[in-house]
Amino acid sequence: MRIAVTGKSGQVAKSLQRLAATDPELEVVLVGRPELDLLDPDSIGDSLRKTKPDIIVSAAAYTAVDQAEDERDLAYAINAVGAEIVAREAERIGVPVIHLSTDYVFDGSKNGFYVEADATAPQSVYGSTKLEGEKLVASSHSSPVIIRTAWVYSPYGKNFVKTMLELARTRDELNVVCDQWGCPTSALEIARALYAVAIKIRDLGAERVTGTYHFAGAGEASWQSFAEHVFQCSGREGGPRAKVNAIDSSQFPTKAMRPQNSRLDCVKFTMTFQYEAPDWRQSVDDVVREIVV
Ligand SMILES: NC(=O)C1=CN([C@@H]2O[C@H](COP(=O)(O)OP(=O)(O)OC[C@H]3O[C@@H](n4cnc5c(N)ncnc54)[C@H](OP(=O)(O)O)[C@@H]3O)[C@@H](O)[C@H]2O)C=CC1
Ligand SMILES: Cc1cn([C@H]2C[C@H](O)[C@@H](COP(=O)(O)OP(=O)(O)O[C@H]3O[C@@H](C)C(=O)[C@@H](O)[C@H]3O)O2)c(=O)[nH]c1=O
Ligand SMILES: [Mg+2]
Repeated sequence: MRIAVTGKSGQVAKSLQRLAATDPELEVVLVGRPELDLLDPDSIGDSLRKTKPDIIVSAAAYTAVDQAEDERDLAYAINAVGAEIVAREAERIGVPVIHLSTDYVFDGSKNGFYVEADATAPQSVYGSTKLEGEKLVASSHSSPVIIRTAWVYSPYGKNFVKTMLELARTRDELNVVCDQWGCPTSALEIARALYAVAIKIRDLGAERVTGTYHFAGAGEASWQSFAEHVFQCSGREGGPRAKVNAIDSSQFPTKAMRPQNSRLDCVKFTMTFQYEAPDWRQSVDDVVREIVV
């Protein structure tokens, strides 16, 4: 099976490429800039058609959450319009599309894990452009699969785990917010999950599984408990560690508002695709070990 993935250096793109290297049945082609630029509609159709994929994973996005507050138009052009064109081109060439979205589509006011049918109300520009992307993808493809994930980290790209380890190289103590709750998710797990979806689509047809799903690491964490676990593991492996001080988000002002609770209920995904992520701590251990050794 050949999967075309949008974006080249992205965490999910890199993780899918790595998965393909371990599986002779799976070929992953990363399609990104300059051949595919989400800001250049012509480049999208041309490059995807040339790749002749069995399935397209739409993973490229504008992901700088705070910066997006100052670059609304750019974020919208990439996350909404760019995503729409990828889905429309997939439809035109008759190929299924799996589109990635985010927990930041929710406002965080629910007392519990969010299910797919819960009302969305993004609090940030990033979240609202991703939500627009979901809607445009759903209206430009006949049977898209939209997967919301959360708090993604990996050995690749920029992410919270790498930021924490980097800061701990020069600081003994870090202040990290303890009043925002979510589900840390390894991009390596997302890659496995996407492959499970692709196989199900191949076997049953996309029409049978089209819809929106949540997929994330099992359990729940605050950014503070996430950071603490990162340092526990890093310390064990001889990597950098820091003392983590719990603070409220009011003590850590950021441009963008983040949900207080964006824990995702992943039961629908597990039931449909027979795949489930392990407890988030287990996946963090694997990634931290890889980063620090
Ligand atoms: N990171 C996270 O915590 C979360 C991410 N998601 C979603 O999951 C998906 C994958 O995220 P992740 O792998 O972390 O993303 P990254 O931030 O690691 O990578 C973003 C990718 O998007 C590409 N990209 C950005 N702008 C353009 C453009 N104009 N044209 C073409 N490609 C572009 C980048 O390209 P280039 O390689 O050229 O730099 C890069 O490959 C995204 O849809 C994101 O919204 C959902 C929840 C959490
Ligand atoms: C660096 C740092 C951050 N924080 C806080 C700020 C914020 O509330 C939280 C996380 O900050 P970050 O900027 O690393 O993470 P953020 O960019 O908000 O991560 C999000 O990215 C997008 C793409 C998504 O889709 C989301 O699921 C989510 O993963 O940690 C601290 O409290 N102390 C610190 O030293
Ligand atoms: Mg960030």
